[in-house]
Amino acid sequence: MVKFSELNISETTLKSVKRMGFEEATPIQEGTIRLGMEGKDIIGQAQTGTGKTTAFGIPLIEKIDTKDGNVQGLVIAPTRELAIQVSEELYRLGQDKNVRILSVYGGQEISRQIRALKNRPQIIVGTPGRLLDHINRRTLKLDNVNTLILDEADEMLNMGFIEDIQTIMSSVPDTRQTLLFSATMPDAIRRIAEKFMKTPEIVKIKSKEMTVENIEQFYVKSVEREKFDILSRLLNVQQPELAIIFGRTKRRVDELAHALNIRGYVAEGIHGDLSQAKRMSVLKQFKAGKIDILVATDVAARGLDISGVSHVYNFDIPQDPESYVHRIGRTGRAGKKGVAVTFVTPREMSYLAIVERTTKKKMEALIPPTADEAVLGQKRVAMEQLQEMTEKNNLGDYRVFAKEMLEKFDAVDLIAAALKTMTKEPEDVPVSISEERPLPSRGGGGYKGKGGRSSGGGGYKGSRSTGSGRPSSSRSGSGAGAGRRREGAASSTGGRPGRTRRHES
Ligand SMILES: Nc1ncnc2c1ncn2[C@@H]1O[C@H](COP(=O)(O)OP(=O)(O)OP(=O)(O)O)[C@@H](O)[C@H]1O
Ligand SMILES: [Mg+2]
Repeated sequence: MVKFSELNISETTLKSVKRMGFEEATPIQEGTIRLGMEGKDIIGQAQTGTGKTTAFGIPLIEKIDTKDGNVQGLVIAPTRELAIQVSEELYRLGQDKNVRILSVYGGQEISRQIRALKNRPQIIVGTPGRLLDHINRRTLKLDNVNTLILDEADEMLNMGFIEDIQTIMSSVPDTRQTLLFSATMPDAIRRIAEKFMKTPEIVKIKSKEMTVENIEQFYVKSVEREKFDILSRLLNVQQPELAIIFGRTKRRVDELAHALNIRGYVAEGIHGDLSQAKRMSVLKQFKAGKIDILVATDVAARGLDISGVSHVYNFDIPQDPESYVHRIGRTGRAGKKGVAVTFVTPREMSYLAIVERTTKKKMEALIPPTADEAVLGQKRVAMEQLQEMTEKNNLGDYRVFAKEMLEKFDAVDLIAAALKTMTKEPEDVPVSISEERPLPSRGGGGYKGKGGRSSGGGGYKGSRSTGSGRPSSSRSGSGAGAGRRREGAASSTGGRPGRTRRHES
């Protein structure tokens, strides 16, 4: 790995990079920063969470002429949340150089954006629809743009934004440099992309698998109507720090979030039908750990970088392998460990094979915990909480009450009662979730596997952990690993167990 200081980056930008805490460049950064600064067009493909934003961000920031008040860089991103996230990272990269950055996206008052555009931003990060709107209103002038970046290019082209993107691109001078990035790059998309670019250099970080190796991948075979109970048991046993649960449809997301709340989890849904203000506030609370579980549709979570996401659950197996890669890539970022669990109904098993063929990675079968095991998990958590509280030893006058009670009751009975009060047995609470139709059955594949073909290193290296999920091979032993804490996840919460909080009911 090379250090950023060896990449010919200006002192000013280097200072910002250092402030962000980055020392060594990731492989995609090493591969694209130099080329990007030489002015080359680039198609960049690397696994999720390996720093693609900074990979295009540094060449972009380096190229901005701060004496020029025109828009010089344009970044197009598929969702509002991603546009905001990317603009924040660019802001940090350009902080010492004082680069002015503005994000524009739908759902935000356009008049406010028009006013902000008058402050002469040098980089605009926007979603296709809103960018077009500004171009048509002539409130955004792109005549001086010399760098165009497409983040999550495949998603935008998939979403049917091709025409919009073409229109936006034709508003940018032909002499521009074009950079295009994504974790997955299906061939069809790459061909379209190349049409827009000038003899692009393809920088693909070679790796054996399409997914980073620090994500442990499991699948659970389950009939539709049992999925939710299994999910809640898994949550109790695996104790995620933060979790994202993916559902196939917006209705599904709403129902899941609702059902999780009924069962006592702190969960919120996020999808395209929610107002921008609501989406932002949900994400903000999730980032701050005020919400433990985010339930999302595919699109809503594209590219999102939220530290602390220890588990991803695919409540419905995604229809195509690319979306699987992007979904589970919300965990295991920047070298951290993660766990991904995918539910598959018996009729959808062929999709599992398709995903595995594309990612070149086998998922391990996870035998779902039984209801008893899940409760056992909760009991262990309660025990750990009591223990921790005792060790902290700041119990003050609680000890007076304790002494009083000990005079009347047996010590074992008292502790047992305390544990019972703290343990919740979720399956007592019934929930209803509409049946989702399984994906159409397909005979032995037919999906044209794409990408991720070559072998070698790349991405972050992270050692494999075992024991956070529950592979079938380790059925026996310590109560099925119930309530055990993941080393990685627990450390950043100060070892607080039971991170998956529940409402006090
Ligand atoms: N050189 C680096 N050293 C340490 N951390 C880094 C480095 N570069 C980026 N990161 C961090 O890694 C995380 C993931 O980066 P980023 O969001 O750019 O990933 P990505 O490759 O775009 O992923 P995705 O495919 O999901 O969009 C971020 O939190 C970022 O701050
Ligand atoms: Mg990204």
